[in-house]
Amino acid sequence: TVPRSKGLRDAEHQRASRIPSQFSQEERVAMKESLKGAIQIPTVSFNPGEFNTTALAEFGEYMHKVFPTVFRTSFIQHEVVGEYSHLFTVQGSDPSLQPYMLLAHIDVVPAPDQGWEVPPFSGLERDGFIYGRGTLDNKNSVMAILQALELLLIRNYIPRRSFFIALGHDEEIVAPGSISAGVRGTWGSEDLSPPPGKGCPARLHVDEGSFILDGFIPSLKKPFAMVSVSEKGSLDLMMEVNMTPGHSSAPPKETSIGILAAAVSRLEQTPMPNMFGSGPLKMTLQQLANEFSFPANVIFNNLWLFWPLVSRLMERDDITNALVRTTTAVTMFNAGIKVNVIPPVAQATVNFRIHPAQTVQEVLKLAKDIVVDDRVQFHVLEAFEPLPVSPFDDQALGYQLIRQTIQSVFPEINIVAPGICIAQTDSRHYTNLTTGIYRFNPLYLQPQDFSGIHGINERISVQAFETQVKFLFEFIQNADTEQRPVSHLHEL
Ligand SMILES: CCCCCCCC/C=C\CCCCCCCC(=O)N[C@@H](CCSC)C(=O)O
Ligand SMILES: [Zn+2]
Ligand SMILES: [Zn+2]
Repeated sequence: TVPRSKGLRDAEHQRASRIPSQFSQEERVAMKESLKGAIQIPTVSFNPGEFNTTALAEFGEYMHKVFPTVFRTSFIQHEVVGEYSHLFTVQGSDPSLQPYMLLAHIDVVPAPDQGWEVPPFSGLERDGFIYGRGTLDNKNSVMAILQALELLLIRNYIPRRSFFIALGHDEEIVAPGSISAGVRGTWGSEDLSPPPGKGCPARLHVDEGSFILDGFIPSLKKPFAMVSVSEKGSLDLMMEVNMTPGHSSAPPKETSIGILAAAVSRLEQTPMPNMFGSGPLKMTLQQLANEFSFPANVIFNNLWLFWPLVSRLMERDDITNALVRTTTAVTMFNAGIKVNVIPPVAQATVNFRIHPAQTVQEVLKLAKDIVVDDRVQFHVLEAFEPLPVSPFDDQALGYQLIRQTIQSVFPEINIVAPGICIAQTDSRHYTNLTTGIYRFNPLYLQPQDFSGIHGINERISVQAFETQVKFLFEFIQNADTEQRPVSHLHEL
């Protein structure tokens, strides 16, 4: 017989207090309409200090309207942080259990209309999909977290383990992270020892930053869940060339624009070194090895021999290339004042996403060695080192809770693997709060969907959003365990 593992709870306890994640048709319609309403509020953040404050304020009111039970429950404290971020403290019945945090962000990147099949802030539903900026990044999570909590509370749920919901309004800009600053402010200074009643520093975080990945690796036919246990670093580098302005009828051999354009071109044409094998990717692929068809399964089971081939193959695709190296993206170029004036200044901004095997300083030096032109000045606008790898062994509560919830909500997914987030998340502001930082959005993502994130036609299927609510509904209850989860049930 299958030994009855204590698992997260013994069966009796689970049956007595477990609330099934089944929603009425009315609740299902209401949750998708709530998401549409959230998308219609253009909470765009442009640059540091440049937000749509009217929309951010409107969103705060909107949350009160669509989640009334959350806001009137006595054991839930709501605080506005930094004017437009929101921190919910959900007080559990067992203060001995360390709390956890669920992170999401309200702000979205701008979305010019061109290229969109529907207006980017319409929230229109078409062919089973809800379209709009923020449907994947990251209003889906904001609404799914609060929706799951609302549905639990309506069903008289009382958590045992306290938890925090931190909804930031400035994730998409280079900022100190108002919500994390607010959390520090609420809980005390750098040591983050919270005042009485706030519970201990959080035990784990769950944020955006990975998905159930489907179709990202050729010859891997099955989708798999990748839980990002780290994230790449970033370096925003502004390069500048200054020259004496003058009449364009007698130009110098090179203008500031020409000098900078050549420097930028050298950077683009000289990729950073391929670091395959010196980050979490190799571990991800080893866990996936037996899911590949022949001969890929032989290759991935023998990376000691085939790693040069694999590292080259990974470079071919922009997304998998981002896993093996520090990426270089020239994202801004500003220069020139008038067609008949030699341009006094040219500026270009390069966004590097730093591989975990490199540091900010190493990338900066490599960039200077590639540009090799003293006329180009380097200005570091912002930099973050790659984040440490969070634990994902059998004893890592956060990772195992996510894994367990994936297995119950997505029974068709038989691989849950640790990985790295190629982008940045707000979780980088919380590294001194916990080592258990995990990034996972319980959604299927295909390469064409990824192009919608910060791109055009960002969309989420109605079904996927409903399943995301279900995941959080289950996760919050699973987190109530007082025991470490058993990550592997004994097979017959
Ligand atoms: C081995 C398997 C293949 C792995 C494929 C990975 C596919 C991509 C998966 C996840 C990417 C995460 C994207 C969502 C999160 C984006 C968050 C974001 O936009 N952050 C901003 C923060 C700006 S801070 C100034 C960012 O620009 O990174
Ligand atoms: Zn984003
Ligand atoms: Zn995001």
